Amino acid sequence: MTASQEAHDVQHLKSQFKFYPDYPKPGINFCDILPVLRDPLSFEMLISHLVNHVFNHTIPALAAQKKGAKIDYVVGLDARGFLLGPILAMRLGAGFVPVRKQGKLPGECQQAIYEKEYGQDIFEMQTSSLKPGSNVLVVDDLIATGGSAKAAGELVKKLGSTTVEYLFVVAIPFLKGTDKLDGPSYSMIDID
Ligand SMILES: O=P(O)(O)OC[C@H]1O[C@H](OP(=O)(O)OP(=O)(O)O)[C@H](O)[C@@H]1O
Ligand SMILES: Nc1ncnc2[nH]cnc12
Repeated sequence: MTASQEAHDVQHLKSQFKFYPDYPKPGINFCDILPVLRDPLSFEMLISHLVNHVFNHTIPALAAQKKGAKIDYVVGLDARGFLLGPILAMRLGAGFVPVRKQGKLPGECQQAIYEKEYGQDIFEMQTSSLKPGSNVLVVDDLIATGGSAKAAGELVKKLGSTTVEYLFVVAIPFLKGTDKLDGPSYSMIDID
């Protein structure tokens, strides 16, 4: 795909986002990506863009460090990361594993407490959900302050695996969320 086709796709997807000022709290300009999923061609465009990024950039960078290395799991964040993670995992030939908010997963879990743009929360992963030593992509719809993604990365580490890259559809750069992360990140679209 050429750079101008990519720019066209990004513009097309961005035009479908809807913004809700002062939701869920005053001062937050909530970015809703759900309209993209209502249109199958747009959703395909979104998923293909992320898959191409992983095949053209993430996996070659990983393979340069260790020959034959691959993505073992896509870890998706509760709740909108669940809309992207499984389909991305299937296209990459990887497993999907959810990070859930506290009290939703059965069996032994690991926990991470975190602050996000509009409050505090607790994330959990099932202790046995990742084979130790795995390569993981953490995926979410959006990174704001980075609290959620950082907590997910901490959980991956607690389970003995490595976050190879953090992937987002949208980033809000002025909140400097990626500064909190312990690894590289990629976002398709920046908003203010
Ligand atoms: O970078 P941060 O400041 O941590 O914010 C980003 C997180 O906030 C939103 O989720 P939210 O916590 O609203 O949960 P939801 O997907 O269940 O609505 C979004 O989907 C990210 O997960
Ligand atoms: N501005 C925002 N829009 C959508 N989800 C968010 N999560 C944190 N900040 C957000």
